[in-house]
Amino acid sequence: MSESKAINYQTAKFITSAPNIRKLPDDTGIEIAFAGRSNAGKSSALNTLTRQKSLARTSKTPGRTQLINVFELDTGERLIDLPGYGFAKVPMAVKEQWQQALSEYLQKRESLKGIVVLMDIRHPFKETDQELIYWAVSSDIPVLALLTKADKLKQGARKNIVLKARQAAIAFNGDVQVEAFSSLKKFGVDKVEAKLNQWFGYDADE
Ligand SMILES: Nc1nc2c(ncn2[C@@H]2O[C@H](COP(=O)(O)OP(=O)(O)OP(=O)(O)O)[C@@H](O)[C@H]2O)c(=O)[nH]1
Ligand SMILES: [Mg+2]
Repeated sequence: MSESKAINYQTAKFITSAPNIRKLPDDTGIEIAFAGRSNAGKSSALNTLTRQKSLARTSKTPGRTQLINVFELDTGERLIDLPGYGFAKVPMAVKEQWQQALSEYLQKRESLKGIVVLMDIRHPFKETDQELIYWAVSSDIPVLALLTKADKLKQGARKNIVLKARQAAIAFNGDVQVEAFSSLKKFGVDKVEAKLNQWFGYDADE
């Protein structure tokens, strides 16, 4: 039987912006990272999940911020906003630095218990998305793949893409769940909460 413990995402507070993993808070407890291409809708998803309008700021210059943003819930769990990738204007040296930081983060961060990979529903599983998911799977980190901006498609097309994406996800040969998501229309939020609750170790209601 589940205890009546509850997690309240509305209590998320900004803690710090870290330039590298050495500047992150102590590697204790549990954290979940949000990752995805620049403009995929990471900040919007975090704001939707936490019911806060501007907890995570929408970047005016996509791809420029290479900081790891850390948010903390009142119960101590952390939500991590990883830098967006795939922005064409980022110099190769910065890309390599980011990939280095990301793989280091995925491999070394003991408290990382799950990663939410956000991809625009109209073009999911781009190369870097796939690399990220492979890294996660090979590090035994479960993945929630969110197909964002799902409001951009009609229901039929959306269902088709979700089915196809679920088929494609089998190839990763790991714990990869695919869901449609929209910050605008607020759908998929229940799926995100359920998954995060599970990763954070809170029992779902029976
Ligand atoms: N239609 C629609 N637009 C969305 C949705 N989510 C985000 N957007 C829009 O997509 C753009 C990018 O959203 P952000 O949340 O800033 O994306 P991001 O992934 O944080 O981008 P970076 O910080 O640059 O990596 C903004 O103009 C949002 O308004 C959604 O669910 N539906
Ligand atoms: Mg953002």
